[in-house]
Amino acid sequence: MKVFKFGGASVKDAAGVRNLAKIVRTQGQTAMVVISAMGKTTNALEDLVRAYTHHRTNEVQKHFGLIRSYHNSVLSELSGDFSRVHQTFAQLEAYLSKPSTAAHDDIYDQIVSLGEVLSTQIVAAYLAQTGLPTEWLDARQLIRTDTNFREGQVDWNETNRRIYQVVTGKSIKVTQGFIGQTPDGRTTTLGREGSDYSAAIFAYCLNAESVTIWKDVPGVLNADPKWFDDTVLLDKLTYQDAIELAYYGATVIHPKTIKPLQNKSIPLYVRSFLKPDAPGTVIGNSEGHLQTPSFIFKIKQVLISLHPNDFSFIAEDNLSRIFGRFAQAGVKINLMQNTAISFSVVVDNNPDRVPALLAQLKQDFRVSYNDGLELITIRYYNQNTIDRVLIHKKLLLEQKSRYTVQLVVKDLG
Ligand SMILES: Nc1ncnc2c1ncn2[C@@H]1O[C@H](COP(=O)(O)OP(=O)(O)O)[C@@H](O)[C@H]1O
Ligand SMILES: N[C@@H](CC(=O)OP(=O)(O)O)C(=O)O
Repeated sequence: MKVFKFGGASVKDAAGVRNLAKIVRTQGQTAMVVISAMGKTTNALEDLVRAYTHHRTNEVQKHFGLIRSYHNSVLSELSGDFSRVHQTFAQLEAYLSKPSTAAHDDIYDQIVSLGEVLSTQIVAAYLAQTGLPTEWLDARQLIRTDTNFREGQVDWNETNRRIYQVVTGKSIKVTQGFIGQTPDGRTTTLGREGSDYSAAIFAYCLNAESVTIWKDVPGVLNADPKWFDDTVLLDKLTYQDAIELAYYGATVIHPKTIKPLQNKSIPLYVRSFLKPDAPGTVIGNSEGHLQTPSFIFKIKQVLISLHPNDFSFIAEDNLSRIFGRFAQAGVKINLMQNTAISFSVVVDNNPDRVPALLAQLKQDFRVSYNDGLELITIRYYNQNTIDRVLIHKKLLLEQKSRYTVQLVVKDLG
């Protein structure tokens, strides 16, 4: 069986849904099709969660109305039996009409997960209407996670058992990316942009022949075309290179996607849903490493430097306290560096998490920070590539390993 994954951009409107159906009909008649929420629905659902948890009734109605009318406008251009979609909206409306005593992240997952439920209900109904034998599967019944809401950790044994039992037969299976369920039946999400990872989970458990993620780019490029003009398509990548690029922030693939596939030597294709006949990129067990330098840009970075108040060194006890604080605050470290008496980290400047973290750190350390920075990573760098990215930038911190250089810079405008 092949696994196909379609992201939000590919199903943002009725034309996208028709295009998906065409790709499945021509290339994936026995595929498991994993789909994300349509367009920017996950962001819209996050707005809805904010309004609901702040008890702003008018805003709840406004956001709910916008999400429903967006989906209805897609439906109005397609034919099919969309009764399930209407039921999902009715369930969401009922949930929103009552206050909840659950924790914030639990509420978040119950609401935000519905973006994927809706998109798959629409696509499955449409595919069935076009005459393709289609089965809608509920990923919440298949992917078992712990209770770490918003970043559910997969229970591989139980997930494997369920997928193996349920996913059988020759019909096209349509299911959701990004979502799972706790042992006591609460919905969880797997972390933003987690649908690529879902596709890898299904592929691993099904011993799939391949995974194809259909994107709005020709494949994996040596830089994000949103930032770079002269990008080059990387037609072949090793699992190791793909893991490294995704880990450092090449958002074209979710970093958790590669490892399960590598474990079973399942090839991962990254192809364009706009040009479905083009070969794109294949990630697998190929020989040798990349020859082309690759560039990864992260903006809105903050450099935090910590100095112990008690003149102690940055050693095991201080480090374990620091890492504990970061883990507790849910802030991921993009780069770290230490000297004897200071520890510096670079993180995404997330306004929901970083201020609370800084307040915590200030209890034990003198804290200084510098925001509005960029983190540039070059894999397979040379001096020319470094010089090229440093034009009009002030370099604040540099870290080199054999293949990778990371540069923390301030744009000089
Ligand atoms: N190295 C890269 N190669 C190709 N695309 C990249 C790369 N780095 C970042 N991107 C970005 O990834 C985007 C596709 O990923 P994403 O928007 O998350 O897709 P989806 O919503 O389908 O999961 C592209 O539009 C591109 O801007
Ligand atoms: N819809 C979720 C999961 C996801 O992976 O979406 P996409 O495939 O469109 O990046 C999100 O936006 O985070």
